[in-house]
Amino acid sequence: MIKVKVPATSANIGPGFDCLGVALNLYNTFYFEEIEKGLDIQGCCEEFSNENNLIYTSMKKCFERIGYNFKGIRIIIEDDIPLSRGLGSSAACIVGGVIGANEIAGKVLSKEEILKLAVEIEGHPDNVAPAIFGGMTVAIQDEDNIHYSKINVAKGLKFYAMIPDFTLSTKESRAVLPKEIPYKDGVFNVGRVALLITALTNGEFHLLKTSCDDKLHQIYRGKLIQDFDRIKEKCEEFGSLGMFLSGAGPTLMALDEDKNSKFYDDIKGFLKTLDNKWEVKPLDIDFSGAMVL
Ligand SMILES: Nc1ncnc2c1ncn2[C@@H]1O[C@H](COP(=O)(O)OP(=O)(O)O)[C@@H](O)[C@H]1O
Ligand SMILES: N[C@@H](CCOP(=O)(O)O)C(=O)O
Repeated sequence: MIKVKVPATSANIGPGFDCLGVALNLYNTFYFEEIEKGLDIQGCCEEFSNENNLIYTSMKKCFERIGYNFKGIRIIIEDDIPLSRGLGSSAACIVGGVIGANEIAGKVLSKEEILKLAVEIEGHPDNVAPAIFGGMTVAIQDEDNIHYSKINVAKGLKFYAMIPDFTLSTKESRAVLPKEIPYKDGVFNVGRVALLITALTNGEFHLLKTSCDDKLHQIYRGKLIQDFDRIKEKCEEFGSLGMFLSGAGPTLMALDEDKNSKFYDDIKGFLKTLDNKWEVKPLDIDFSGAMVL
């Protein structure tokens, strides 16, 4: 059986809407096998145990691209990435499916071709690039190509994913975004995304709070997430370096220095007082990206 492990990803990182993302050490593992006929999916809920399963539809697109006629497919899923929480579960399924199919077909596609196909399926490159390559990445698409670059994040940063018990699909969360934004909001974000990247690479972590600010999506999406503002305030009060909406939400991501464990205890205690259940997961950057094991 072919085993593929794909990391979770946190996209946007504040102002980098649809272009910044980071791979984190939380994983989905997929096992693939070509069988005589049909589709056999194991390890996932009934809702996705059918021909519309995103892992399977992504495999089919890959087989189509390569021109490989498969007989049947078995997929076994071990998923630790929570679904529809803004931690890139869909990107992990797409990347896993495309890589799995490419392995079955004889490793025809290069990593760049895998990236291109996975972005075509996902619709934006910010989760897909770090899911494939690991680390933190900038990724953009023009008409024909995906251009990406890795950001060398200075050591010592910890990610705290605050994950609620409710879901918010990316589709729903994109639907509340405006069609147009004021010019000054564009300028606001350009400066912050540039500052964010230099602050991260230079280890100037005191600049993260300001550079995580954004006017393209968080102000619209924050309203969909109960207690968004209160949690943001508390993260600041407890001394986090910065906070942003992870992907399309509803997970919120706080940044802190990895030597400061007090933030974790403080925010965990506060989240317990809220109406919804929130789990806090301390995470680190995954530097490897998707792996065939
Ligand atoms: N383990 C899984 N098995 C099958 N499909 C999955 C799995 N995880 C995620 N998906 C697919 O990804 C979708 C969630 O994607 P999305 O709303 O973009 O949220 P996320 O922020 O988690 O990527 C699900 O509706 C489902 O189609
Ligand atoms: N740039 C996208 C990122 C979606 O990430 P996900 O992890 O929520 O799927 C967006 O903001 O819509």
